[in-house]
Amino acid sequence: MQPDATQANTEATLSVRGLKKVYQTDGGDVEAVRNLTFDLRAGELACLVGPSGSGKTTLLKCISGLMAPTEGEVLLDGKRVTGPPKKMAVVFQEYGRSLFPWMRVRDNVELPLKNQGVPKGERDRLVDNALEAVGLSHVPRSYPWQLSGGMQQRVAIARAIAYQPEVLLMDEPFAAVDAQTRADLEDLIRVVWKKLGVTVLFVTHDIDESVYLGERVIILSSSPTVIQEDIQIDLPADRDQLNTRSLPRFTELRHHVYEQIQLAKKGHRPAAATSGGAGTE
Ligand SMILES: Nc1ncnc2c1ncn2[C@@H]1O[C@H](COP(=O)(O)OP(=O)(O)OP(=O)(O)O)[C@@H](O)[C@H]1O
Repeated sequence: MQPDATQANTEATLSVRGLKKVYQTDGGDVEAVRNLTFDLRAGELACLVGPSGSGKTTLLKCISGLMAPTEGEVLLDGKRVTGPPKKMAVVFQEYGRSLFPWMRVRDNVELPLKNQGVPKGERDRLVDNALEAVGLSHVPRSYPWQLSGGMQQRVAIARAIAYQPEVLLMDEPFAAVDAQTRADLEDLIRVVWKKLGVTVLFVTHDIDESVYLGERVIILSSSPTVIQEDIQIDLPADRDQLNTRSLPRFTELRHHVYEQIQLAKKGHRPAAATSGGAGTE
């Protein structure tokens, strides 16, 4: 059952209630998202997958307060989001555009803390810790354009975690890096997530990535979007690229998610959307 959109879950860190987004264009209204309701508990790592154009980016923009929904609401710790909340950080796919090329790595990571008025000593400590967490302690004085794509994305991740967000939103952050770097960054996210206890919502096109990374996978239908399925990923918490991906359960889960996305692409709507973690069998 889809939970009542009017009932906020008081235990959730992030609540999306009856979210609808209609874009007004010269060609008429585009209903990108029809009705989305789900909650993320504190410290959860959930992946969001869905067909192209199903409204993943639209949803993240509404959650991060960059865009107002047409109907419904987003609650962070029970408070309605009406603009970018302090407790949230976003990492986008296009690291090249999100880092300032004229600023050194360290200054890029430090900037949001400066803007927030964090004192210098505390800023230095947070930046040092974040650079160490992403394995970039050795390049603080480099400029972003002197680094590889994967390293630049690490800088963007360091900037987000230095900010100590309660919720970290990631919009296809690894889509533009090579496969080997991507695998390393996936593992980095799991390490950082466990270490910091941050709540993560990770948007990806990649089904294997969603199953490997997530404790939970939320599958969106095709547009106008509702939740197609919301499943718990019951893989061992300690994951590694070789062993986890070789598990029979990994294969079962990825088949299941793949099938659901194929159904969504064909316009199949869920009979009764689940929320908060249904099994797959
Ligand atoms: N600014 C906009 N104005 C009008 N329509 C828009 C706008 N942004 C997105 N849309 C439409 O809303 C729908 C959802 O788009 P969105 O980019 O959120 O989907 P997505 O799932 O992130 O797509 P992809 O997986 O291809 O990145 C699409 O039909 C898109 O054309």
